[in-house]
Amino acid sequence: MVLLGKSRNEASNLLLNGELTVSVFGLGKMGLPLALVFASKGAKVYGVDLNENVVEMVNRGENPISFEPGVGELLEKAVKEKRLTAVTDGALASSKSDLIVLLVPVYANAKGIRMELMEKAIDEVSNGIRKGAIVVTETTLPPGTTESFIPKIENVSGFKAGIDFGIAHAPERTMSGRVIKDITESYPKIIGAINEATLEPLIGIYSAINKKGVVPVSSIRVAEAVKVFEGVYRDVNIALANELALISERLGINVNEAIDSANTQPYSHIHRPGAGVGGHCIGVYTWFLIHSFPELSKIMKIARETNDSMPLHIVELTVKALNLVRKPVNGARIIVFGLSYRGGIKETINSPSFPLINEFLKWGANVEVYDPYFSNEEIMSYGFKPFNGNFEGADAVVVVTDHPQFKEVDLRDLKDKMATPIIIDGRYIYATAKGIENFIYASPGIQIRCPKSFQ
Ligand SMILES: NC(=O)c1ccc[n+]([C@@H]2O[C@H](COP(=O)([O-])OP(=O)(O)OC[C@H]3O[C@@H](n4cnc5c(N)ncnc54)[C@H](O)[C@@H]3O)[C@@H](O)[C@H]2O)c1
Ligand SMILES: CC(=O)N[C@@H]1[C@@H](OP(=O)(O)OP(=O)(O)OC[C@H]2O[C@@H](n3ccc(=O)[nH]c3=O)[C@H](O)[C@@H]2O)O[C@H](CO)[C@@H](O)[C@@H]1O
Repeated sequence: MVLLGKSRNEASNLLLNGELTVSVFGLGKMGLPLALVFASKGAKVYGVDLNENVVEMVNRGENPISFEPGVGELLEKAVKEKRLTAVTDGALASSKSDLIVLLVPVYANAKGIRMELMEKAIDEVSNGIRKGAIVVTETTLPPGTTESFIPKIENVSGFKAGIDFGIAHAPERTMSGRVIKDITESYPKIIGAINEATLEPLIGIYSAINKKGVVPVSSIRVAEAVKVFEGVYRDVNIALANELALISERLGINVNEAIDSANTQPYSHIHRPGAGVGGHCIGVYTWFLIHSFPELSKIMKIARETNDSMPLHIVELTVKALNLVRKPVNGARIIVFGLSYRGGIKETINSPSFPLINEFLKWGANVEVYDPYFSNEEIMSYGFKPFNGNFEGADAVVVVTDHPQFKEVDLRDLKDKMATPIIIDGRYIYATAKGIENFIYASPGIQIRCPKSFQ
C-alpha cells in the first residue's frame, strides 16, 4: 500500500480499518506505549528494539515498563489480538511497513551529542523501506537532524525523498508516568513534513490517535525546533528561579513567597528553584543548541551551569546547618530522600541525586539513600547504601526528589529519633509540614530556620 499522497481521511481510515502497518523503533518508556496506542487503534505494529530481552518480554506479553499506567492492559490486548510483534530486525520490519516511527534515544551533555543509536536505526530503515512509505522521527532532535538522514535513505534505497517516500518530524510530547494519556489526549501533536503528500496522511493518522489533534508546521526543521525550544525555555527558566533563590537567601526573603506573588499577574511565569534538573528532556535539549551554536547560546550555557550547581548548593546548606550544631559533615549520618530525577516516577537519568550524594561521600559523610521506587538492591547497584529504615541517630534528612510518599513522613516522630533534627529540603515540600518548626530547616531561596533551643 502506498501511504504517501493519501488524504487525511484515507489515511485515518486505513489505520482504523486495520489496513495500516506501522514500525516503531525503540520499545522503551516512550516507544512501547506509542506502539501499543497504534495497535489499539487497529494498526498491525512491528516493535523494533535492539535489546533481545525487551523483544522477548514484549512477545511474551510481559510489560518491561510496569510503572507506566495503562501499558500492561494494552500490551496484553495487542499480543492476544496479534497486533504487536516485537523484532530486532529493523530492516525486515521497515520492509513491511507503511509508517516507520523512530523513537530511539539521542543523548547530549557537556561532552557532546550522541547520535549513534538513531543513525543505526536510520541504517536499518534505509535497507528495508519500501516505495510509498513514510518515515517519522519522534525522538527530540537538534533542528536539521531529520533532513540530514535523507541522503542516506536515498542512496541505500534508490528512492527519492518526497516522491518515493515521505519523511517528517513529530516530537514526542510525553512525561513518564502518564505517557499513554499524553500520547492520546494531553497536547496537540506537532508535525513538520517534507511536503503535503507526507503531511496530509500523517495529520489523518495522528488525529485518529490523539484527541487534541495536530499542529502542522511549515517544515521538518520547525517541528524539531518546537520541542527543543520547549525544553530550553523550561531549563533556562528553572535556572532563573534558581538564581533568584540564591539572591533571595542574601536578601533574607522567601523566594517561594515572592514567586507565588509575582505569578499572580499574567506576564510572570517564574519556575521553581530546587536541588537541580534531571531527566531525558530538560537540560538535555539545551546541549543540542549549545553544541550546534556555541557562539550564540550564552544564556543557555549559564543556565546549564546554574542548574548543575544546585546539588552543590544543597550540600552547602547542609554544611551550614550542621555547623549550627557544631557537627562536622565528616562522619555525619545523612539520609538522602530520593534517587529519581523528579517526584512520582522511577527514573534516574541525569538525576541531581547522584552528584549530591557523591559530594557528601567526598566530604566523608555516612550517606544512606531512601527512594520508595527503588529496592535496596537497586540502590546498592548504584554503589549507594540503602536507608536502613531507622532514623535513630541520623544527623540530617536531605530531600532531593519531590516524591509524594515523602510528604507522608511524620516529622514529629522524626524529631524524637534524629540525633540532630536537620531537614535540608531541596524541593520545598516540608515548608509548612506539622512539626517542621522543631527542625533546623533550609531550602533553596529561604533563610535557614533554627529553633530557639539550638541558638
Ligand atoms: N523519557 C522521557 O521522559 C521522554 C519524554 C519526551 C520525549 N522523549 C524522547 O524519547 C526518546 C526515547 O526515550 P525513552 O525514555 O523511550 O528511552 P528508553 O531508554 O526508555 O528506551 C529506548 C529503547 O530504544 C532501544 N533502542 C536504542 N537504539 C535502538 C535502535 N537503533 N533500534 C531499535 N531500538 C533501539 C533501546 O534498547 C531501548 O529499549 C528520548 O531520547 C527523547 O528524545 C523522552
Ligand atoms: C511533553 C514533554 O516532553 N514533557 C517533558 C517532561 O519533562 P520532565 O519529565 O523532565 O519533567 P520536568 O517537570 O520538566 O522536570 C525536569 C527536572 O527539572 C526540575 N524542575 C522542574 C520544574 C521546576 O520548576 N523546577 C525544577 O527544578 C525537576 O525536579 C526535574 O529534575 O515534563 C515537563 C513538564 O513537567 C515538560 O516541560 C517536558 O517537555
